[in-house]
Amino acid sequence: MQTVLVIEDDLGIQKQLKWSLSDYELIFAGDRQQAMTQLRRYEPAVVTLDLGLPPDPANASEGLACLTEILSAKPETKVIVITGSTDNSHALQAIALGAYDYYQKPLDAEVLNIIIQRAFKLSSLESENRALRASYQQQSEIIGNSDAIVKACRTVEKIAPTEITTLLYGESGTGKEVFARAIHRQSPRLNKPFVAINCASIPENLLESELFGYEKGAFTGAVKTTLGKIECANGGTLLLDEIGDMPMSLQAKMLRFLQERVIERIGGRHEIEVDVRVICATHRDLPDMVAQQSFREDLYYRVSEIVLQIPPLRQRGYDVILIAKALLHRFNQEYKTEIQGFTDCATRAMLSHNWPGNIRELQNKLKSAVILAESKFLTAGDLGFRTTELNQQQTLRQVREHAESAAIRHAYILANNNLSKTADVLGITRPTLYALIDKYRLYDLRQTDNEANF
Ligand SMILES: Nc1ncnc2c1ncn2[C@@H]1O[C@H](COP(=O)(O)OP(=O)(O)OP(=O)(O)O)[C@@H](O)[C@H]1O
Repeated sequence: MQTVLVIEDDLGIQKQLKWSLSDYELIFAGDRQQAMTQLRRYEPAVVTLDLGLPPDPANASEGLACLTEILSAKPETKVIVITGSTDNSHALQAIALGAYDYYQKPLDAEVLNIIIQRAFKLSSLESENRALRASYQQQSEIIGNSDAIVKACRTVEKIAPTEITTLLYGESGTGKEVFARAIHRQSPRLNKPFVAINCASIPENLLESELFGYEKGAFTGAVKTTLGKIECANGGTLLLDEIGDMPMSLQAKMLRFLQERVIERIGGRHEIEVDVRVICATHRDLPDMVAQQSFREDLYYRVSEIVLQIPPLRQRGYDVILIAKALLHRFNQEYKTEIQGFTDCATRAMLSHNWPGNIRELQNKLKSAVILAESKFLTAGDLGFRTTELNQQQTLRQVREHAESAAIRHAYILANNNLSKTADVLGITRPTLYALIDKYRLYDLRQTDNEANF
């Protein structure tokens, strides 16, 4: 039974309402304070509110104050105000404050029931809408608020509404496909298909038919006409993942499709127009491949109208912990576990790890840790970090070296990948920091130094 909160100080009217609204479970409140208590306790979707409440029953001031308080505590509540007077100025004031509807006494059970029924209908539609929006955000969410990721997300917002062909550059497991989906979802094509094909995982002789499709009888085994991924993406977005692995033999055909937006199925005799937005992704150095003549220069310029660098996880600072927490929540649900978080040592280990496999590596580590963990907080050992330094006696030199290199990585993250600032954070000079980087072979820090890249 749906619950309605009735805010009414007149016991006679309360009784009358009980009879009139017998399809609902009614909760009563006689003044503003009781109303707020009941609202918090029962969280009703619909409230009826008599504007003439004590201590000012002859006027609407207390009723209007109650309305404001309800809507600031639970803005989604549908409040139907009930006025005694024939003057509807108070009712209009209430609507201006956000009341859903108003109703003038004397009571007509039929009319009031219809108003309440409509209020419930709207409330359930709105809550469905909120749930959909939340699940949509959850799916498309690119977790993180490091400078690097915020910058990349801003670029996504700018390019999504355009038709520009985008090239996503990033190491394996950085989330290139996640970014491609985010572009699609934020584009006008969001309700059309998103089709992804990985050019590296399909044998060369099959890739052409996977992409372009084929006519019946085009080759032995072609028993019926089959659409390729490009046609399947018609109206929507096509992600060509690992474009750097596309064989030379196919690159010319791909170029033609990108330039003219027409394709020909294998064995086909006519051109088919397609309306597809193309996003490409790769971890390879395409300009270098162009120089080596293993990737066509004209195709390179065609696919890289805009280039978006997806930062590796080690450059995202504290994001690693945010992503780890989100993944932990997901795996807890998936494996029905109740792990509550990470030990300090595990957090430090995650912050100082180099993450060569990026988010996919983090995912794998967490998944097995969640399944195998013995306690409510995941330890560095659970996450597969070597715990020799924790469990076995080390020499003082080993301990110092490990602590030094972890401290350098940590400071580098705090300093937003800037080596000058890292030196400041550590209280050492820049040349000393360089010497330590060489000593501990932390070469990736030099490559990704913010300052050096300017
Ligand atoms: N910001 C993020 N938050 C949570 N999970 C993420 C995030 N980015 C990526 N992932 C997850 O990490 C995994 C790897 O992402 P994805 O497949 O998009 O990477 P990729 O760069 O395309 O990898 P590859 O180059 O190997 O194809 C996926 O399971 C994805 O859901």
